[in-house]
Amino acid sequence: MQETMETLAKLEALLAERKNADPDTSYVAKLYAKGAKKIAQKVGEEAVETAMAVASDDNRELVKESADLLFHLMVLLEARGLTLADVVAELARREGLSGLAEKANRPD
Ligand SMILES: N=c1c2ncn([C@@H]3O[C@H](COP(=O)(O)OP(=O)(O)OP(=O)(O)O)[C@@H](O)[C@H]3O)c2ncn1[C@@H]1O[C@H](COP(=O)(O)O)[C@@H](O)[C@H]1O
Repeated sequence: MQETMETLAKLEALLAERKNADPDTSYVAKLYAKGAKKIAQKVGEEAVETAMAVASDDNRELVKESADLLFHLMVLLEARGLTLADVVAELARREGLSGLAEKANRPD
């Protein structure tokens, strides 16, 4: 788990650095130069490829396509000045909400 978080943090730092890179030498800088709407389109394509990988019944392919999807989603978030921490904070908020909902459904 810690290794997962470290890898994501390193990638996020690299994506932030690439905001100042030359689009001719960096794929990520090229994506930033195209703008958030184009990056979002790429996220959509990768999401479709991820879904299609399920049909192939090949988990290795599913992992590869999921990596492409997560990577492009992180680039999109960075392009909009957001981070994975913002997304995780939303998930944590929902967990809090479901905790409240469970309490509300519990008879006293
Ligand atoms: N994790 C990735 C990563 N995953 C996927 N990709 C690229 O995402 C693209 C995947 O899109 P496709 O499969 O559709 O391939 P494509 O047809 O070439 O893409 P398009 O021309 O359609 O955009 C490929 O070009 C991959 O090389 C990535 N490119 C970069 N990274 C990371 O980002 C870092 C910075 O990259 P640069 O900005 O290139 O230095 C790298 O060190 C890596 O850690």
